[in-house]
Amino acid sequence: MRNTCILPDFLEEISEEINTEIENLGPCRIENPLRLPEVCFITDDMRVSLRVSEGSLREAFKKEGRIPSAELAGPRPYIYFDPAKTRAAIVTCGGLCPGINDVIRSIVLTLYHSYGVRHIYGIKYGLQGFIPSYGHDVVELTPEVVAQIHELGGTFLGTSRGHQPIDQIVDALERMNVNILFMIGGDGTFRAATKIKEEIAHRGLKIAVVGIPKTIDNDIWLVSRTFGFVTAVEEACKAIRCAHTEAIGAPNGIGLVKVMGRYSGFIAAAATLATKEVNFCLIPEEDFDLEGPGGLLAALERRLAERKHAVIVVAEGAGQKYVQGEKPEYDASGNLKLGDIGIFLRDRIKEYFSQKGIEVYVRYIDPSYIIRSVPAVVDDRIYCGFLGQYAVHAAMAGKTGLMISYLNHHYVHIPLSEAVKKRKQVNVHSRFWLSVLESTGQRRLKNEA
Ligand SMILES: Nc1ncnc2c1ncn2[C@@H]1O[C@H](COP(=O)(O)OP(=O)(O)OP(=O)(O)O)[C@@H](O)[C@H]1O
Ligand SMILES: O=P(O)(O)OC[C@H]1O[C@](O)(CO)[C@@H](O)[C@@H]1O
Ligand SMILES: [Mg+2]
Repeated sequence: MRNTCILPDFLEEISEEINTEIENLGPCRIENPLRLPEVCFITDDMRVSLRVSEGSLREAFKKEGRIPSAELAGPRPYIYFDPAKTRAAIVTCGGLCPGINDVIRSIVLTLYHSYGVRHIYGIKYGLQGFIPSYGHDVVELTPEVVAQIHELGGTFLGTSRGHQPIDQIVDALERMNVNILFMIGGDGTFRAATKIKEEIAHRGLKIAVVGIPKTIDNDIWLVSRTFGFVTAVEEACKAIRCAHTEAIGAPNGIGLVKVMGRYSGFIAAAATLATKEVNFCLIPEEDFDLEGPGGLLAALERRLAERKHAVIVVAEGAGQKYVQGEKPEYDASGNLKLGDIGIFLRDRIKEYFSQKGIEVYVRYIDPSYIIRSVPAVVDDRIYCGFLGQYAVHAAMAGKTGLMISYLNHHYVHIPLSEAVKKRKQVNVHSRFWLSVLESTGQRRLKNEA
């Protein structure tokens, strides 16, 4: 366990071996049209260490004979694509996330104004937009078209879930003469992107595929924090504050809030730290018992006896052992459909206290899509602007199969193939999670503990 504060850098020390080699479509021979002093350009030998602590750096050096590092993102002095002939496309996939429009806008403005690219296509409704049978139009993106989109939540281009034939996607790229594809999405999008990149290589085409990591769950491996996460936490905090108000407004009031977070409880944990009103925070990464002296219900009863009110925050992926159906069901993208832990807890809590003859007032709030459909807050807006700019710099330099990541306090290039190898989750032995436990006062909710 490291004794450092990891907010807002949610990625613990990386101990895995990571291939950080970025593929280039070819040598860069065109002078970058950005009029920058030489020192502002980045070269591929400028790298950021993947290890942060001295011990870990030493250990890596001993094991691998070098310090693992990633390419620094930023404008290269020479570029691969001729801006006058370049055609770029942007697609957004998966669930909504605050800030998607800011990223789209930033990509369009950087392509157009910084590089002079005049053909930018917006692909409608995720991967569906590439498939002719869906009949979705392609949108021409210009600075005028995207001028105000950052004021809106959601995605200006629309999104979708569900696999689409990779060969048809690449056919569409060929038909449109696209040279650069920007894919804004999460782990699923990056799996699709990796396959698209492979099909492009198989056909011998020179098309760059650049990913921008998007998910409110903040669960993308090798990214310290994803855009939209802070906004989602802000919104979750509003629901938690309301739950607290309701809880203190009645004797034995219980405010119960469910927030998104399929496999990673970062939103629940961060909102708990931010609001200071939460007594029990339940996340997918930490198993909990409900019944028995060490379980949630007994702990809740003790809390009510002491303080007459309680607030519980539960991430949607927590406690799935209580709510999973016999036969697993999946969404169109192959993501497991979760059982509803919020409703289950609400009903079981009511039943438990009613059986004991204790009157309680349970107020259940599920802010659901509200936390992800709002426009981005300031911090995310600034972040999204950088992500869009760095994505364009990487693509114009002919780099492919990478995502732009904010990692160890720098923007870097990470191969998509590495990013999809793992999911980032809350480390329950980290200072971050222990701080959540300290701030709620909850003990590990296990009978054997
Ligand atoms: N292994 C895969 N091969 C090809 N396409 C995939 C694969 N996994 C996911 N996709 C496609 O990528 C798109 C986005 O995937 P998904 O719906 O899982 O969202 P995501 O990118 O993970 O974002 P979110 O954070 O919202 O989950 C979907 O159209 C999905 O069908
Ligand atoms: O209902 P939808 O739009 O498929 O997405 C819901 C999921 O998307 C996310 O927002 C991001 O993966 C999860 O937190 C949530 O479970
Ligand atoms: Mg996903």
